[in-house]
Amino acid sequence: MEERQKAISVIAPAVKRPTREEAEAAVEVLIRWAGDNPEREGLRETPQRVARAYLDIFSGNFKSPADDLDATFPKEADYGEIVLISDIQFYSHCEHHLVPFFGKAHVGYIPSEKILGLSRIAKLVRTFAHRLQTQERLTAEIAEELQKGMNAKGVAVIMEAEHLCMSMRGIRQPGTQTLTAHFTGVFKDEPIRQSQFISLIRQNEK
Ligand SMILES: Nc1nc2c(ncn2[C@@H]2O[C@H](COP(=O)(O)OP(=O)(O)OP(=O)(O)O)[C@@H](O)[C@H]2O)c(=O)[nH]1
Ligand SMILES: [Zn+2]
Repeated sequence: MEERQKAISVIAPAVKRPTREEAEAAVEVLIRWAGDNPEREGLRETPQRVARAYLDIFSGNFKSPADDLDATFPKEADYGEIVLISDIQFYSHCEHHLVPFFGKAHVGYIPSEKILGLSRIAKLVRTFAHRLQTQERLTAEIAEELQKGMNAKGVAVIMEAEHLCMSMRGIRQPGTQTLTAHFTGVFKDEPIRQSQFISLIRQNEK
């Protein structure tokens, strides 16, 4: 099922969207560029499929990340420590080659006046991941949005991913992991907080 979405891109509202037919024609050109025949049986419906798949893969372009933070609750009594969601699987696409990079996100925050529905953190990761990205920007955007939306005391995000543009082409170095981190608030100001975050992730890995 095709995901319902707004017609206007959140990140590029001024850019005219092509029609679906134009998008399908572009896929057909790429098939020919790859040296194959778009008329052959197996490829005949591929342009339509790819145009449809793009609506899902890049659905984050049509979503406001702030909307993902819509389930909040008053903070429980004295809870003042970190809330960590580790091992959030994500799939994104590198903006240089339009091929996937994928891996795990570890997201922690220290609440101030309210706490966030846990699923909403994974939702936020998905919204930003389902855009053309660099891993660095993806990491920073998740952290900054969570910081802003929750007015958190601090946010810590670490992402580890394999980039297929490095594995299957170019340098052809499969299995490398790229690690990125972004810290705000107390995680930025107090190195001890960063260490706590990292040791909690390690503990979870055991
Ligand atoms: N910093 C950063 N670089 C990335 C990311 N994804 C891919 N790249 C790199 O972007 C660079 C693009 O380099 P270019 O020389 O413009 O393109 P290219 O000739 O295809 O380079 P190669 O990938 O090395 O074959 C490469 O070094 C990629 O590894 C990312 O998320 N962050
Ligand atoms: Zn790439």
